[in-house]
Amino acid sequence: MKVAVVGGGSWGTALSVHCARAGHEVVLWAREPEVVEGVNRERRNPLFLPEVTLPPGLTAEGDVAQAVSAAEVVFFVVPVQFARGVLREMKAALPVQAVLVSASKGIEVASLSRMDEVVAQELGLEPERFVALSGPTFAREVAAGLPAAAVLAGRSPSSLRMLQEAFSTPSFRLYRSADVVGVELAGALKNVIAIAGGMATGLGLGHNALAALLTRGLHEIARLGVRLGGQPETFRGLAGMGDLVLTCTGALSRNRAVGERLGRGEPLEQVLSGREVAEGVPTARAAAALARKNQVEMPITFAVEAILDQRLSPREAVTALMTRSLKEELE
Ligand SMILES: NC(=O)c1ccc[n+]([C@@H]2O[C@H](COP(=O)([O-])OP(=O)(O)OC[C@H]3O[C@@H](n4cnc5c(N)ncnc54)[C@H](O)[C@@H]3O)[C@@H](O)[C@H]2O)c1
Ligand SMILES: O=P(O)(O)OC[C@H](O)CO
Repeated sequence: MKVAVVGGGSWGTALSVHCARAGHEVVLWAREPEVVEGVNRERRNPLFLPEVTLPPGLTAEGDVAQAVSAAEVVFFVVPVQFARGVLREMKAALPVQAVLVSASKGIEVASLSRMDEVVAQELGLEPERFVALSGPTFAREVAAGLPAAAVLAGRSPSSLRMLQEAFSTPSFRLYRSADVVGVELAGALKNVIAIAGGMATGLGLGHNALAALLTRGLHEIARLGVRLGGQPETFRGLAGMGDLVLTCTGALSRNRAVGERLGRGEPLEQVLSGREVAEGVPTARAAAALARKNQVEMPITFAVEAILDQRLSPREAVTALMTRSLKEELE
């Protein structure tokens, strides 16, 4: 198939490698001219996953409209806060039959929208042409061809089956789901809990605290997710528990790393000064706003928001969380 991958960061690069290895013809759009040049001339992305040699069947393009103009499938992998602008640039060139697979994990702060909502607002696609891809997938491991599983969520069973068959390989196993809302929210909200998990590690709170945080984090993710229309089972699946475990405990997580550095006492500006994106930072604010709007209790998310807003220190947040009023576990 003709595939466009929009977004030349780590995940866009890894997905391009995966798609090319699966036998598809891939055009990768990258915003940085040095990435386009490096991919086309040296078969590597100099900024993101520079250690990976890119397979044949993959070229890069600096004009997003040109990149998507012949695509049957577009993987959209732009960080959520920048997504709207890129969607506008590619809108006119997107072929009418193309399916858009969003692989970004976050909530837009300005509108409190999920990616399926942002795409609908900007492109006006029929719902069957939108699919979300989520799950425990560190880009570096996927690019290395290590085994991974993820979920495709969409409203058209035929599109889901087509994508599942075209993009599953012996090292990348795709499942189907009809729960777009649940899969999108699970993937976005786990990034916030991963920041908290990293903080617990940075503060040296031990394994018990991390396990408690992860469990209670999943509980509050599901509470908001179900209130907004997600299916409860989705939060126990690959996009929910699977990705939460990976991101809270895996050394490759950028969100976890942000939390760990804050927990160790590094200043926020220094922690956020790198090139890579930690979606949990803006999404903490969006998730907390959505929770307040829908009167959903999300104490860990509220604590992460307060720390990022510098209203609370990580140590004060631990005390605040541990001394809340006592509850039923399943409340
Ligand atoms: N890296 C992973 O392992 C992984 C896995 C699954 C999902 N994701 C998701 O994929 C999405 C992309 O993350 P990534 O890891 O590929 O990014 P990255 O952190 O590796 O790279 C940052 C990306 O942001 C882009 N960017 C920066 N400023 C921009 C702007 N003003 N306008 C448009 N783009 C801009 C850069 O060009 C680059 O592509 C995120 O939503 C992330 O949560 C990442
Ligand atoms: O590195 P992170 O924290 O953005 O996590 C990457 C992926 O979402 C893991 O599935």
